[in-house]
Amino acid sequence: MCIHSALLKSTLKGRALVTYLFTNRTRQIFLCHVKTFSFFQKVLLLQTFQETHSPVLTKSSFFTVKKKLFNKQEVCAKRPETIISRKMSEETDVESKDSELVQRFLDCAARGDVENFEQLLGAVDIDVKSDRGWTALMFAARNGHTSVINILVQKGCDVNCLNASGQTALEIAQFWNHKEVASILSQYRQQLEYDQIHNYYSLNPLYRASDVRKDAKQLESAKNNKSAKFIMFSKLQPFLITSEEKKKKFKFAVFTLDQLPSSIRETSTLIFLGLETWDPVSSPWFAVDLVEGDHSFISKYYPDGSFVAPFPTTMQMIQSHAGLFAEAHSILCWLDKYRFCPTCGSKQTVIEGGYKQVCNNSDCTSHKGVHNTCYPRVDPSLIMLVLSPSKKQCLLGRQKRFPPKMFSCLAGFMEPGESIEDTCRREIEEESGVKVGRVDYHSSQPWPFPATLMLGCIAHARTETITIDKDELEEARWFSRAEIAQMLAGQHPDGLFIPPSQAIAHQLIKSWATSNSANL
Ligand SMILES: NC(=O)C1=CN([C@@H]2O[C@H](COP(=O)(O)OP(=O)(O)OC[C@H]3O[C@@H](n4cnc5c(N)ncnc54)[C@H](O)[C@@H]3O)[C@@H](O)[C@H]2O)C=CC1
Ligand SMILES: [Mg+2]
Ligand SMILES: [Mg+2]
Ligand SMILES: [Mg+2]
Ligand SMILES: [Zn+2]
Repeated sequence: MCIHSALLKSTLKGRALVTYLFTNRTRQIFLCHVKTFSFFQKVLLLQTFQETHSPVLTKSSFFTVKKKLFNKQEVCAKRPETIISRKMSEETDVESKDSELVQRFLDCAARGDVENFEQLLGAVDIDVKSDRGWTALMFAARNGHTSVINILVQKGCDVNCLNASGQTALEIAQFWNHKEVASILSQYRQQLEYDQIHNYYSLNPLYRASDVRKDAKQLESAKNNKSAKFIMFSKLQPFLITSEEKKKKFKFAVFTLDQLPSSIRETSTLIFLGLETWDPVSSPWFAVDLVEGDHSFISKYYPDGSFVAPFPTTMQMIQSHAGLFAEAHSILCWLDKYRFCPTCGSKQTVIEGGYKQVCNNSDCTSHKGVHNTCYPRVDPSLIMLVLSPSKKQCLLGRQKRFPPKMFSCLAGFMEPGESIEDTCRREIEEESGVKVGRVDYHSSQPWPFPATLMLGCIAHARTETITIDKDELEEARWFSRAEIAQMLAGQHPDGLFIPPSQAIAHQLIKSWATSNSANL
């Protein structure tokens, strides 16, 4: 229900009321402890919400709205004291009405009373819980009411909620043998998993099958599997062709076993990328690190392809192949940079399809215990969209190496012994002087240049004053939501812009700019 229609609806009813407003996405109740609003007063309230870009008020921001309402009323020569009377007795009144509504809502779900249930849907939080932590979804699942279940999942209820005994609605349906409900809930959970944010470079279609690469025999037979697929690299550059389906995109030229000369298989390092399905006999994929020599077989099959500098060309690949590139390129960069044992400096041997290197010196201490030097590196780093204390602005900065006029999120590498939150707060303060409180995780992105893992967060600033670290940033400033909208649309008056959609920075900025600030 949008704010406008909620207000209008309550106005038409024309009675003393406690107005509840909802956002579509979070279903958070919000509210105003306000009685007897005239239409005029409601319009003022609506304007206030629009100004704050937030249809959801917390208790603390309620007082800000209250203040604004009083001010506006004064201008309009109304009696402010009649507008809001928020006495303790009223609050208790509101609370008891709330719990009565919740009780009716959960009862309707348990009884499968669709008609009354639908009427109450807008009036309470869809995921509201009983004393034992049961949601409407759980009650409906307990009694096998598929119609209530369908309504709830379509309205975006939380299917992963746990009750006080640690059960989900799906487990309850399975326990009571309501097969149809269980089937809807399990499909919906899969759908939700699929709907998670997948940033570019993160969609790798293969099953990594670590058991295959750890077993020398299985690995050897995978290399000789007739359905094996091979993609080519030379000096860390991928061999790409243009995609027939998506003309402006690139993809790997994929070679079959019979197209690959046996000499290449003997002399080159083959990185085992994974299997096409969980089935151990399904097609294995390999990245071939070509050594200097005769590569004429490549142009024989793909005369239009070429070896390309990875950045920025791989930003324009079909998504599934971008995932393959991320895996292969990070491993190849590691093998390229770690040719000698980091512990004793001896030569190393590549095993496990490129996923491990062992020192050739049998006396080396790296043979005892667990040594992370034997395995490929992944360097976690934080990238964060910092929101101003009012949540109306976000902080973006420019590194000197950025293209002119591009602004992006602040970012920084994690240091040993730090948590995600620690890194986030430290990097922001180091680079911009802004102090951060709460940190929320958003999504992640492998950044295979060479092996960074970007952990995307939304950071909530406690201060606004910016003092930039000139070594790291050229400029940093707060941007309003309106300015971000212009940048996203490529219509900023000064030509400022943000990174393209393939960068997680873009997704962080866009998710704030296009969502309700109250959800953040
Ligand atoms: N997608 C995007 O919009 C953006 C992505 N980034 C990426 O975020 C990552 C971290 O951001 P920065 O601001 O560069 O980090 P940063 O703020 O920590 O500063 C970079 C410095 O960190 C040090 N450092 C510590 N550990 C390092 C490691 N494992 N590898 C390389 N340098 C290390 C180096 O001295 C380097 O000069 C980089 O991979 C960068 O490419 C950065 C900004 C925007
Ligand atoms: Mg830094
Ligand atoms: Mg930085
Ligand atoms: Mg740093
Ligand atoms: Zn060694």
